[in-house]
Amino acid sequence: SVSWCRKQWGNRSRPPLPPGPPCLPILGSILSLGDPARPWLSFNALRSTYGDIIYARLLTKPVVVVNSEEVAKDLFELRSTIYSDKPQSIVYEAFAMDFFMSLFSYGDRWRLHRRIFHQKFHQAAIHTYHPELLRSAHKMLFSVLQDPSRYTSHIQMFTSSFILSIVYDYQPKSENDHVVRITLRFMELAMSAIGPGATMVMETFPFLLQLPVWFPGASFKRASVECLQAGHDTKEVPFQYVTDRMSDGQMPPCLVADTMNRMNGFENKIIENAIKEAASLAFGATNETTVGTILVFLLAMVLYPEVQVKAQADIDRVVGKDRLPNFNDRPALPYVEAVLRETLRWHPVLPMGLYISPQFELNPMVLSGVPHSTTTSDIYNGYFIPEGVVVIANTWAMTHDAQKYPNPDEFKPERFLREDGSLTSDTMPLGFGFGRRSCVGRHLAEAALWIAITSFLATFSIHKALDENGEEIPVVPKFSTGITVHPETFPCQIVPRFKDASVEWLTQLTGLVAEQS
Ligand code: HEM
Repeated sequence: SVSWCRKQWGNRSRPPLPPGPPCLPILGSILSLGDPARPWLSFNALRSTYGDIIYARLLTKPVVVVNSEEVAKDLFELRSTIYSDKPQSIVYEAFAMDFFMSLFSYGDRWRLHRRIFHQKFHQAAIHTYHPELLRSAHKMLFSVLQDPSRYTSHIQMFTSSFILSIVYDYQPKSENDHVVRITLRFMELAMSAIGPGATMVMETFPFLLQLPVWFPGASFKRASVECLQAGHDTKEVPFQYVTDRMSDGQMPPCLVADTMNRMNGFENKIIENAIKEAASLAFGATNETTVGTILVFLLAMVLYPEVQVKAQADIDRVVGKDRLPNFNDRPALPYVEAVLRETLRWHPVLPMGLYISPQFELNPMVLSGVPHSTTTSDIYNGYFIPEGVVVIANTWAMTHDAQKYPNPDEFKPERFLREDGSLTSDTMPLGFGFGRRSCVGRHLAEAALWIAITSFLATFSIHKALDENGEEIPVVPKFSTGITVHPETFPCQIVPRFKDASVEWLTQLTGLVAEQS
């Protein structure tokens, strides 16, 4: 049985498949995976036995897992014409996810969407968003000051605020804002649609999606109809907000209006549609990843108070206490930069982009968009890589490579600093993927994360919460399982660093007025 799943590619004239764990007829290699809900840890552990490139079968899906940066670069970058495709699933269309560019096949539609993103989010364009990022970060400070216990919602609002503004020139007023609600609702529906087991059932029995909605047991179909409606609203409502203003002769400063003008989107339905879809994905791609990373940062600050103190001392030295940090301070704050890089390394929010539920129900396809697939077969280092096989970069294995990052489980920003305190050349790109499909929002994400964490550190400290006897409540980190992986809410106290911190004080420093929550 060990060789069962290898037979399907078996052919004596071909080189062997990459090595991998034993493989059974139905479960594939899952029994070798330890904790199947965290396959990045399992494949990292298998690295010492099988090496940097592993072949396995997850239930019905053959996968090739890449455990090292070197192999990832060889395949995704140097052989990008073969390794830039994405696996497809019938579930995408049924649940309105067929407009997610991260899931597109490698072809013309992807190229058009990628161009739309790239024009607005390449590195040199990011400074145009600094004012908006700063404003959104300042609004977050007001909210945290007024109601620190709801920090996750405030981070969520920070993210919604800057991305909706950049993409649609739309400013959500509160968490109950209808555009925010529509979008979050769609994402929730889409995520539950692909929850444990569901994807596999639908892929195995596609007729379930053909049943009429009233048919008993047609719950997938009903979920699909609801999700399609939500997906439609997510694309149309904010887009309409921009085009209405444009037909009134205005020119809102945002991605949609700009790109419509530049690409003559009004005259070409294909382009108009691509702009609408790209705009909508921008929110989805920003939201969970950025929120999750800021939560990782907060967790690190609670667990490593000495790092927090050091970063704050750096900010106080450069910025002083009479103003808040802004982007001009960034080059003068290497330690904070190192904290950001270490946050991305320590717990990447997309450690592998693969999720298998503890019941061994597989969500094979991988809606994170991280897994790639091959367009043709290939031979690498003497191994046969089949056509159409899913190829997954195990980011976790790379960011926890003890050779490159000694004691990788420890949060230690110093690993990004030279002895003289200057930054090393390692900018921590690993969490953003490789090659042509790598994250097109990386520079925006880094700017947003930087201003969020710097503003937070300048204004607040985060500590362990105290129990009724004044003893610290220990924080035992727990992480979500799912498409993105982030810390679950933990007990903490967030306190202003300065005694005179008040809404008036923030108003004075930011020029903003607190909004009613
Ligand atoms: C901390 C924040 C973020 C992280 C960790 C992250 C990570 C990733 C990763 C791992 C991929 C897949 C790479 C691959 O397939 O090899 C990806 C793709 C993508 N990301 Fe991000 N991302 C972040 C923020 C953003 C933001 C802010 C945007 C939008 C402005 C964005 C837009 C995209 C898009 C459109 C793709 C698909 C690219 C393609 O298929 O060509 N991401 N991201």
